[in-house]
Amino acid sequence: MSGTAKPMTGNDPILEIRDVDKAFGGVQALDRIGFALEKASITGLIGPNGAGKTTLFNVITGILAPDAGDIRFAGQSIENLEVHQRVALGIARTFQNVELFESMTALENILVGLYTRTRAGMIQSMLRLPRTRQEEARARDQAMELLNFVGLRDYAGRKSGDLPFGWQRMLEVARAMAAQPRLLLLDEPAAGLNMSETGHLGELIKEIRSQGITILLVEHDMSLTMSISDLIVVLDQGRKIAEGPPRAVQEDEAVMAAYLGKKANPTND
Ligand SMILES: Nc1ncnc2c1ncn2[C@@H]1O[C@H](COP(=O)(O)OP(=O)(O)OP(=O)(O)O)[C@@H](O)[C@H]1O
Repeated sequence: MSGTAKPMTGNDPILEIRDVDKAFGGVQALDRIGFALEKASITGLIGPNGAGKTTLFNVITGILAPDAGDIRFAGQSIENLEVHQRVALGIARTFQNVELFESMTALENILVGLYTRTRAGMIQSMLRLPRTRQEEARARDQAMELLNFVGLRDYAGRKSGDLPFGWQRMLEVARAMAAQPRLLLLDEPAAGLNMSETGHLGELIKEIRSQGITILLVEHDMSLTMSISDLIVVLDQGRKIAEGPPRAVQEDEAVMAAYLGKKANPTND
């Protein structure tokens, strides 16, 4: 597990993706992908449909094992760790299709999130085993703070399934934050949001960065992605075709060609 730390200039990376390969039958979904995420930064991971973005998320979170390569988190390889062990280290995510406990209230969803860092805590929270009143009160306070952070304080008692879709997305972000992540993976968080909700989401993501949390964002809304990201990584057909600051990537010919080929331009939206 120790390995040799790569000497870095500037901020140490929290996540290093090294030469990762993943194939599904004859499809090379990831082809020697490598890049690093600096601490407290926002990286936008973009690319046309089928580029490999979701596959990379699944490799980072441990849902899929790569065929080759390594993922290092805070300086150590996480290759052999299970999903829940990666969560315990501080890797949290949201899902493309919101995955909340619909019959639970907004508050209860956050309370579950607060205990996902330990397996025992997760099971305990699911079974609602009694804990001390003090602990219960502290957890509720923390959960309310998180609801407040995403603007849902007044809806704590509402069933999450009854909330408008845009609010469910915010609730999912709050639940992921409840796990106190060091790295937050956001999978198309703006999908289904209107313009004002998207604006609110962008502010929220920047606020999360200012708390020292690193963000990897997969998002089809290019104006959001380009306006909040420090770094953009572009995948196309499993290969990394560009990496750099938003403006440089928007002007990159290979990127434009990849998007034009798919009838969507990264400078549009
Ligand atoms: N479980 C799987 N079995 C077979 N092929 C898969 C599987 N998952 C992904 N693929 C293929 O791998 C490639 C990359 O898919 P992936 O979902 O990672 O792309 P993406 O960039 O997330 O696309 P989108 O923007 O459409 O979500 C595609 O060709 C896809 O069809």
